[in-house]
Amino acid sequence: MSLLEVQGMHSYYGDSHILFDVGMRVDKGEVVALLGRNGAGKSTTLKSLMGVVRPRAGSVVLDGVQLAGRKSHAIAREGMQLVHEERRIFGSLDVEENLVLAGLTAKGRWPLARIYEMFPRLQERRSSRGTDLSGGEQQMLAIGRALVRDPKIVLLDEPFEGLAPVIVRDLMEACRRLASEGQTIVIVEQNIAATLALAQRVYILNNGHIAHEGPASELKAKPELLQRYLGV
Ligand SMILES: Nc1ncnc2c1ncn2[C@@H]1O[C@H](COP(=O)(O)OP(=O)(O)OP(=O)(O)O)[C@@H](O)[C@H]1O
Repeated sequence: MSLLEVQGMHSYYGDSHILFDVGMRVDKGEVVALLGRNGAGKSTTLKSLMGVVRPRAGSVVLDGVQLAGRKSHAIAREGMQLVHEERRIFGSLDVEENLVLAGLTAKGRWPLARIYEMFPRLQERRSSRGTDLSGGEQQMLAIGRALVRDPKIVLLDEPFEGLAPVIVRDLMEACRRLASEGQTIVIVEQNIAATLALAQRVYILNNGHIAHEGPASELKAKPELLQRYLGV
C-alpha cells in the first residue's frame, strides 16, 4: 500500500466540474510531479487532497487514514501539508515566530535548528518580519512552516514561480536534500526541467483528467509526450 492513495476523485467549483476521476498514488519517500497546462486542474488537485476544496466523490487515503470530506486542519493533523502558491506567511511576525506558530498544533515537530540547517538564509533572517523578506526567503519560510510540523507528505504548489534562477537552485537543492532524507513530496510546477530533475514519477493532468502516468525518465526520453500534453 502506498503512503497516499487517491481514487475516483471528482471536484467542482460551484457547478463547474473541474476534476474527473483523478487517481494517484505516492509511495513513502517518493517525489511525484503533477504537470499540465494552465487550467488543467493541478492546483485544484492539491487543494482537493488538502481539503481546501472538498472533493464531491472519491477517496484520499494517507497512511491508511481516509481524508476525503474532512476539514483541512484535520487533514493537516493527519500529516499532510500544502505550501500554497501565495505562500501565506504572517507578514507582521518575524521568521522565527512564523515557524513556532506553525508548529504549535502539530503532532510532531522538527526542531527549528533542523529548519535552519535546511535553509541557512532563514536563520540569518530569523528576526526579520515576513513582509521584509524577499520572494525567495518567503518561499523558504512557507516550506519551513510546513516542515516544522513533521508532515508525512508535503504538497508544493509552484514553489519556484517568479523566483530568480539562483534562488530556484537553492530551493531545488533543499528539495533534493529533503527527498534524500525520505520526505515524501508532491510538486506542481511550470518549470518542467526543474521538476523532472527532482521527481521520480510524473502524472500529467489534461482538462481535469489524468492523461499520463510514468517515470520522470520516460518524459525526459520522449519529448513528444511533453509536446502532446504540455505544448512545450
Ligand atoms: N476559485 C475558483 N472558482 C472557480 N473556478 C476556478 C477557481 N479556481 C480555479 N478555477 C478553474 O478551475 C480550473 C482548474 O484550475 P487550476 O488552478 O486547478 O489549474 P492549474 O492546472 O493549477 O493551472 P494554473 O497553472 O493556471 O494554476 C480552471 O478552469 C480554473 O479557471
